[in-house]
Amino acid sequence: MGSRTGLVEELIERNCGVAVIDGGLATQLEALGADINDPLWSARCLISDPHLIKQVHLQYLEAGADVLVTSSYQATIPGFLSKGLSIEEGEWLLQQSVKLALEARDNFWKLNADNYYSRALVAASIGSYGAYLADGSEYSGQYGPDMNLEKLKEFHRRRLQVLADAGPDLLAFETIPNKLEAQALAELLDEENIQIPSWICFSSVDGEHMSSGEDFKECLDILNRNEKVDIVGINCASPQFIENLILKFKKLTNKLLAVYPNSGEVWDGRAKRWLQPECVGEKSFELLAKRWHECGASLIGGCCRTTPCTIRSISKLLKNIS
Ligand SMILES: C[S+](C)CC[C@H](N)C(=O)O
Ligand SMILES: N[C@@H](CCS)C(=O)O
Ligand SMILES: [Zn+2]
Repeated sequence: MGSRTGLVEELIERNCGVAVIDGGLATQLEALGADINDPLWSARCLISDPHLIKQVHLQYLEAGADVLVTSSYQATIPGFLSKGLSIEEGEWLLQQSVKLALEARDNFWKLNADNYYSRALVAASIGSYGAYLADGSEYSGQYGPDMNLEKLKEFHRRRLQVLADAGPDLLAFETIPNKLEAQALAELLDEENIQIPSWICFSSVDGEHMSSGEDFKECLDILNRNEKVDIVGINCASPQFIENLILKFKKLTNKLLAVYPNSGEVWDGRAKRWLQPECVGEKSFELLAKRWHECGASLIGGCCRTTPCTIRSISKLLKNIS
């Protein structure tokens, strides 16, 4: 081993072939009373309620998560500037997102370094450009006719540098909806010579294609040529889509696969609320997660509207804990 992904592979090996990612961070912040109805969404809590962020991380660790995803999904320097903060303050908040997760991990591990738990890894979340737009376009990939590769790279560059320098174990690009943004991220990892292992996870709204409607094949062909993208997968899509997408990805790439779907509810970007009908219960999420592991996913967790309960039940089942 000793490779870029050594830490992740060790974690997976030690845990019956799977690392459990945490569940919805924003969801749990709301459950603890945070108001995230804001263009910064959960990143608002970096300003107003950092203690709640740490509390949520601790709840997911206690539930058995092996990977914590930080609170930086919708934290961007332009987003903070539009709140009247300075560039320095914005960069400090980005660093804080990593620090809060590292502190939670270290505090928890000091008290719980036993056979039941593993020392968790911290993945710095980097949401898509669509997340920053705060209009739900991380589920459409429609960034308008003026968008291009260079603009996307410039949007992501500084945040990536700041987060990478803050010392996370992993970088987690989340809810990427189109091929252009995936290519921009892969090129940026090279240009910035990032040494931290990374995953790029995609949204999908039909269970077959990228959210933009593009094929995964061309996108994964690009990522397969890039050694700085270690893990690919799907997040914040319906759990009902995941098995099919894992089987598809298995044919298109040899990279490790991460899947952490949402509860099956659908985000209404205009009304800023979740629409209910397809919600999957804890029990069926857990049974589906077992299938995802059998089909070849190595990192499995939950995204929006999943909770510590979801993570507790999949962690027990996937790691054969009675
Ligand atoms: C993963 S979505 C539910 C995050 C929120 C979205 N970017 C918005 O601000 O509307
Ligand atoms: N990491 C984010 C995902 C948004 S799709 C969260 O859990 O809130
Ligand atoms: Zn989500």
